Amino acid sequence: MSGAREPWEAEEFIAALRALAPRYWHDHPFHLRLHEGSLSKHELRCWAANRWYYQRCLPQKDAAILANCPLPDIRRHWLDRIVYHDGSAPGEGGAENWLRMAEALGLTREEVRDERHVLPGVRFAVDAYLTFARTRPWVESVASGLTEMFSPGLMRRRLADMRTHYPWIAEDGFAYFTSRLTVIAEEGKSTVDIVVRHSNTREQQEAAVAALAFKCDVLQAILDAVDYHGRVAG
Ligand SMILES: O=C(O)c1cc(C(=O)O)c2c(n1)C(=O)C(=O)c1cc(C(=O)O)[nH]c1-2
Repeated sequence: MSGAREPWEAEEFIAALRALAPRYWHDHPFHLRLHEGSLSKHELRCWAANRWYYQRCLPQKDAAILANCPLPDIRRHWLDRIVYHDGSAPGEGGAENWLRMAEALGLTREEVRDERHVLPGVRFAVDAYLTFARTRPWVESVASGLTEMFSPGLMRRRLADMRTHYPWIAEDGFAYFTSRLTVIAEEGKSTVDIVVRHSNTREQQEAAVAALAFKCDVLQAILDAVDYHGRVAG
């Protein structure tokens, strides 16, 4: 009676991916505190310094996807992500904009770059994401990035709420989010297309859903560590 299970239709598959939205980090207690304006400067700095570790590992994660992908079309397309974060020259790109956010919060570049504030839980979570991308089939790693499907609304709200509740943050500090918002909607859509096109069996489709669930856990774990630290350190 056993036999291969039918793959989902594209719409069912996309619905299974979207059904993970409640596991996204939009309503993590730390994000709620960030949005309502109740974080101290110390907590905001801790958030920025720790998220730096995530930001700086993203190009390595994307490079791992490139390294594992045998398809030139995908590689050509994916390469843009590395350039987006690293910039095409020093002083440009997403990582640079994140450093500007950290500076606007009162950190020095040096203390962000040397990772002295990175908490063990954040390091473990981000390293797990990197290891996932290095060791799993490339399409699963692409699927793990689909958390971005859930992020534009959150990012828009974050920008508005931070401008309102933390008016001392200079506008230059928000460059990361303003520039990210212009690319993210398009990126999310083309990433779904890639995952749908290249997950052909039911097993591959389920592995893609599991990859996205894993990534939601990575993001939750990052904020758990930052939130806990803020609460115990005051
Ligand atoms: O601010 C956010 O809430 C948020 C979330 C995510 C995400 O959902 O993984 C990313 C980003 N920002 C982001 O800026 C970014 O460059 C990014 C890349 C990726 C990824 O997994 O490849 N996620 C995210």
